[in-house]
Amino acid sequence: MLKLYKFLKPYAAMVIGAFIFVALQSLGDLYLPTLMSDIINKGVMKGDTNKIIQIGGIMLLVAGGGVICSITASYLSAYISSSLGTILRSKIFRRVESYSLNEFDKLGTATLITRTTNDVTQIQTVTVMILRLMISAPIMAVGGVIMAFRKDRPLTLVLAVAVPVLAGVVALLASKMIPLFKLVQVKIDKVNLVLREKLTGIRVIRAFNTVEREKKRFDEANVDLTENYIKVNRIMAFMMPSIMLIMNLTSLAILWFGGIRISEGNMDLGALAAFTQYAMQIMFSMLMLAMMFIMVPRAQAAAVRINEVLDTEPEIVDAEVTNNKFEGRGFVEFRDVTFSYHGAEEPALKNISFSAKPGEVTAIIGSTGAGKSTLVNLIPRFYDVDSGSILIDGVDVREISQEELRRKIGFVPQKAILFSGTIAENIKFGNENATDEEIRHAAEVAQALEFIESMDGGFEHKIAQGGTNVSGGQKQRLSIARALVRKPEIYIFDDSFSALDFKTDAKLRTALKNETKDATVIIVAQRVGTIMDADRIIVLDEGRIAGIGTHKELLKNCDVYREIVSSQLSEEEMV
Ligand SMILES: Nc1ncnc2c1ncn2[C@@H]1O[C@H](COP(=O)(O)OP(=O)(O)OP(=O)(O)O)[C@@H](O)[C@H]1O
Repeated sequence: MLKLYKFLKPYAAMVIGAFIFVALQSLGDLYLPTLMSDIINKGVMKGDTNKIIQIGGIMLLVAGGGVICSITASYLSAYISSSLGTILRSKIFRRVESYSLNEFDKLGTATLITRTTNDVTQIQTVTVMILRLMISAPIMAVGGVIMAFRKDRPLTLVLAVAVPVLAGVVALLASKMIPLFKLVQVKIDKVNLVLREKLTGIRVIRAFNTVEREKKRFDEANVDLTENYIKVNRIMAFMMPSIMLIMNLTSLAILWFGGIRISEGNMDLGALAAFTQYAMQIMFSMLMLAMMFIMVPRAQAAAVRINEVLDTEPEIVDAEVTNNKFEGRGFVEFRDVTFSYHGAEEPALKNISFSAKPGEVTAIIGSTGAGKSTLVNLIPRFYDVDSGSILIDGVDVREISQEELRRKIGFVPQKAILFSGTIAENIKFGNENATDEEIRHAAEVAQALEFIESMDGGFEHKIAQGGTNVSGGQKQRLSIARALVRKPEIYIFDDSFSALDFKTDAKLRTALKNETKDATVIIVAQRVGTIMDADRIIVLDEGRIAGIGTHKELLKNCDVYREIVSSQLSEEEMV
């Protein structure tokens, strides 16, 4: 957790300020019982009203000062902890943004969400607690003992018994609570995971009538979390009454033995009243310390999880010296590329070599799982190759800065993703400087203009979160428009025409031809019809290249291609 507190450096003055105000408030609180004792001894017992008013006035001033210190300290600690929360959330977000897909695969989205929200809140809560208690609890405990000792030494024997008993009970209960608290985060992760899957997969869940099964899965995670909380609360429920019992017994013992000492003439009434208050202050501050010791390990667990995110170095980073200034129009070349996913036994791609030239369409076809998406994901460096190299205009992609590399690419992913916002904003996502005219033109080429114009508000029509208010084909066309508006050197269409009907597919490809005539176009497709007239077709089979050539060439000399073609086209359509 200390590591995270390093981020508080800019707030050092505020932290010191908070500590000073808390210390002042604690000193004031320690002084109050003594003043009260003076009121009793010097005012009430002697019937001296002036003294009562005089000391009462001082008491009011001390208490008022304490209130001001307390409010200031509260404000400062809330400000510091909220700022820490903001810093942590933004640091996590930045780090996660720099992750390659490998790190996402490894950590998982659900836990990243819990870590950015719940775990940071834990740290925030405990920080307020630490700022308030780290200074005040020891001052109150130690100061309380000194003051009590000064009021009456023999009576402190009562505390010598009560304090260790209280410490023992709290330590015992804390030892049971800490492991349970540490588990909470992991269980919240599980609830988030199930919930996230449930919400994103709601259509499938309904369609397959698995609502009940999913309910059970969610209930299990939920009940598991609830049981954990109940266990913690059961201990808490036991804790408070036992502590109150010890505190009340201590008061009783103090009054009992104090009474005896007063009747023997060894103590005065004021000292007894002050002693009782000091005893309560000591015990209360110990209780606060105990709470801190219980809460800190929970926040510690959260801190470890946050540090794990912050310390995970992205596997894909820019080279120290990047080469961004090179001539060319986006000539893509794969040289003997082999790639495996983490933990996979077999490489997803083996010895892939081919080139995709500007002004040409290079298509990639193959059965499902052949490695088509993997192949195109390597070009923008979503993953890095294990061996071999990928070059753009003769420069290895690992030597180009990621920003520059991706600026050259218009990527249309297999699963079209839209963001909440207007249609225009979604298209502009590809190029924030795009004019209205360019947005419209991109939509027109992507065969999206017609449906956009028929929508309420046209380009200003709002897309719902996750793009749920547009059809699959419409989503695909909008993500194609998003890539077009970028006017990149390299277009990558990863199975981006699959949701389009044949007529729209054909119209789109004709319009695209004109638009992308100078660019390097790489199209991944399942449908032979989509790629038949490509300049070059690469046939992938189980991660290897089974053939490269034009449609006609491959029909002649590539069995795998012939098989794919004959499964989709009739004899006449083949040629
Ligand atoms: N993130 C990942 N982690 C581990 N293995 C993966 C991952 N993504 C894909 N794979 C595996 O890599 C292989 C190639 O997958 P890829 O998605 O490239 O196939 P594809 O040819 O695009 O298939 P499809 O046409 O069905 O989209 C498959 O065996 C798949 O299981």
